[in-house]
Amino acid sequence: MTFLDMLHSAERRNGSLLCVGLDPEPAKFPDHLKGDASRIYDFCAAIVDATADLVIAFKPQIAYFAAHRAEDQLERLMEHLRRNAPQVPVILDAKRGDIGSTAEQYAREAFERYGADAVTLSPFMGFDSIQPYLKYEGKGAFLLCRTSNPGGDDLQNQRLSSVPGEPLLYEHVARLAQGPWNLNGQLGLVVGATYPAEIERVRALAPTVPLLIPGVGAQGGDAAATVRAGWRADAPIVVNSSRAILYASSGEGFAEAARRAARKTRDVLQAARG
Ligand SMILES: O=C(O)c1cc(=O)[nH]c(=O)n1[C@@H]1O[C@H](COP(=O)(O)O)[C@@H](O)[C@H]1O
Repeated sequence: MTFLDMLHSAERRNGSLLCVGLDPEPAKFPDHLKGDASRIYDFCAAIVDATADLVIAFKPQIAYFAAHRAEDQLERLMEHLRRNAPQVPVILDAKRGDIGSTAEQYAREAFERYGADAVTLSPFMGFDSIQPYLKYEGKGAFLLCRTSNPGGDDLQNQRLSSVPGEPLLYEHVARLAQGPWNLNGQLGLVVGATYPAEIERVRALAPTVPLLIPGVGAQGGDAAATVRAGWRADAPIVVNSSRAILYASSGEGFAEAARRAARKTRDVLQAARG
């Protein structure tokens, strides 16, 4: 089953466009786990178990594990996901981007070491930095396009006067991902929920690729506007929320609170599909 098939199937099975982002920060853990980096796996596994029937995908962010020397816990978490939520695709958020030979190692890390179904990548270094990931049949790769942060403007909103039609840089990335770079239908795009007008623009330029849309919840993106701008029946959108779900409560019932927060967001997203 390809990554795209998995997304479609999880969307149908769970009636959901919500992706729960796994960004474990021990300083924000509930009181009984607070500050204990050895409990990263336990914390994330509890969140996974509480929300697996409510999501289209999970997205572990690798920095939150690596910063605490917890890559072994990420490996265990990936095994846990495969065992307990095999129907839910996992996007490893690594935002890699490097020359081909190094990209081969990053691809191996994402798909062989961690067994991810998809990965996030920076397209800044060009197609040869993306190609090594596309050699993994059926795996997905989301290219940063119009990111959710204010600084995204610095480069992504610059006009490319050398390209016919003078698109903005993010528009050019969207066209490449829809067309010439998307050799085997493995590419998707990352667009911030904080910029619904740009989601709509990206959708117009890239009508069939899946969109990963972070920025609802803690970053204040409008969940309903996001769906109205990006959702198409035949091209999945994956709307990520991390902190607003992970840290919904600091008590022992954190996992149940995360479930309630996830359900609420999922329902808002579903209702906006119209
Ligand atoms: O690629 C991403 O996932 C990403 C792209 C982007 O434009 N903005 C963005 O916030 N992210 C990630 O999405 C998550 C957002 O987390 P919350 O703001 O806590 O919901 C983090 O893991 C970010 O690294």
